[in-house]
Amino acid sequence: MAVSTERPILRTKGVGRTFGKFVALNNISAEFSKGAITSIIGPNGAGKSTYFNLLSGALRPSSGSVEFEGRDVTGLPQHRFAHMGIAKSFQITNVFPQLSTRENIRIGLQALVSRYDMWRPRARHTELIEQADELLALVGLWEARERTAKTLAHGEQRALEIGMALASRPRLLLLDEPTAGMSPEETRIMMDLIVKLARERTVILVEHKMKLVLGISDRILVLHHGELLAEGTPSEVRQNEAVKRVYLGQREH
Ligand SMILES: Nc1ncnc2c1ncn2[C@@H]1O[C@H](COP(=O)(O)OP(=O)(O)OP(=O)(O)O)[C@@H](O)[C@H]1O
Repeated sequence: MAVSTERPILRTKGVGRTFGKFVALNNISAEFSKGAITSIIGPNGAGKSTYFNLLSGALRPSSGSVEFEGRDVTGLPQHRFAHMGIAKSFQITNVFPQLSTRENIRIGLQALVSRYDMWRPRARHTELIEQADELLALVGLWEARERTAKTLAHGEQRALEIGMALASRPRLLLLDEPTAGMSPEETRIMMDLIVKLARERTVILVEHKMKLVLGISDRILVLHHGELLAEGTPSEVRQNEAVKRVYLGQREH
């Protein structure tokens, strides 16, 4: 999907979050373009997860507001975010380990049907099966469809979680450290998947390894000590002196 110049799909205006007296996130204003891959990066403790949780509705901001498609969604309950077209993949997995990959995806779809479309006829069952198989292929798990989820490699499990998150056909997909704990090969496959998914939906991801996201992101936000340190295209961020200082000497990045 080409990056659009229309109004941003998501916007935060001066959002902040405190935990007791501790300021985890301070006054972050940012816009996320529709159709783009935007990465939120920063060293440990920078506030990435806190910001991510504000964007996904898992956490309420202490100040400021969040807008999705021009609508103020600040403080709405989590399930409303999902219903509006925002999905996130969880680091804490919601995969059923004893069931097959395919059954897991079907359950993800079924759960939505019973929640939102109970009035629809049972004939829709066939349609569901087709949708599940499309999702399996999309996330690269077609070959692994009959395997029980617990036998999947770590990278495949993460792909399955993303497949389940896609069941609700979100317009915005939020990914929290999608490559955490992955081998270099699994990481490459996940990065390719993210690029593929972004052709048809907006993707925002949190990552602490800067190098990983430079190649695939349209825009990058850099957080540090709860502040927005820098934002821009990958090359702007790479050349940013403040960013260089923060990442200097961190070998892995
Ligand atoms: N529920 C909480 N209660 C108290 N402090 C918190 C809570 N959640 C986060 N913090 C603090 O807020 C700061 C930012 O945390 P956050 O998890 O958002 O950072 P991060 O950039 O995601 O870090 P990492 O890369 O290590 O996951 C940290 O100092 C953290 O200890």
